[in-house]
Amino acid sequence: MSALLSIEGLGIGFGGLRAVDDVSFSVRAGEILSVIGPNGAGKTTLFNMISGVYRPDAGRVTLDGQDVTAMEPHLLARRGLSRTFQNLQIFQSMSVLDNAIAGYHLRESGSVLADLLALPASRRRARDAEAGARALLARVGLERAAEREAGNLSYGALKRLEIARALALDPKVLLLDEPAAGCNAVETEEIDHLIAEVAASGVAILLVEHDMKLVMRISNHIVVLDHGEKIAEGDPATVSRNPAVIAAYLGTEEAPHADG
Ligand SMILES: Nc1ncnc2c1ncn2[C@@H]1O[C@H](COP(=O)(O)OP(=O)(O)OP(=O)(O)O)[C@@H](O)[C@H]1O
Repeated sequence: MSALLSIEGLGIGFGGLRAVDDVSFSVRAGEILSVIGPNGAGKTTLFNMISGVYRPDAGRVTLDGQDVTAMEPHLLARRGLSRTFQNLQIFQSMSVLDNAIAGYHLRESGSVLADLLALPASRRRARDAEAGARALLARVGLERAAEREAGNLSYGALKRLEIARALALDPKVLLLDEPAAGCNAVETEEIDHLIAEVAASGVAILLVEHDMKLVMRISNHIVVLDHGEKIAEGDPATVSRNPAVIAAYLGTEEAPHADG
């Protein structure tokens, strides 16, 4: 199957520093590709370029065959690229359901006036969004928490809510920035199952994650960055044996081990 997301020669500099330099890889439908690397390697910067937050000064991003380099995040979202953030973007004082519904509004271009006047089309949209949001909450295991205030959820549940909201855009490609950060072992396993289920539904997943056990367990392919450059890529077993990868992680506590 052809790639849903390709990046070719992507790079960006901040002052004199090449935060990301000449990085290329591609992700196919149903594949889970993880980007790993020590602190400061350029993972978040890479995500920010792919999702349109930063404008790369070199290279190209192709989504489903179309050049989307430096396209604005909301336009990218409408074309099928959705993301979550390292820091939760949940509205804590809103209900879980309303947070999920908010995901639907990102993909719509309906008229604010029509919504204010509660015209039939906007009433129908609101009903569809609620039905879709409830289905998504069921998918991430939060259907029974729909009416609760989001701020009262456990951390792991909030992370799943954030994934639900990203899924409201019905993405072809989903970027997950540290989806298990701050989660305990049980919560991480729930996230693990959810990511695998989303991939199995045909979404291409790009993951940045420090939890090496999670990365080694669920990734089909791993790209390793160090000082902004791609130093290795391959399946988890191959990458974890690569001397350049071992050297990059030397002195850190999170070196990748294929056996978890
Ligand atoms: N907006 C910015 N302005 C200047 N320098 C930046 C900016 N964003 C990132 N950098 C620098 O680019 C390099 C890569 O940072 P980045 O946050 O992408 O790494 P990372 O791999 O995501 O790290 P971590 O694992 O700690 O999250 C770092 O040296 C960082 O200080």
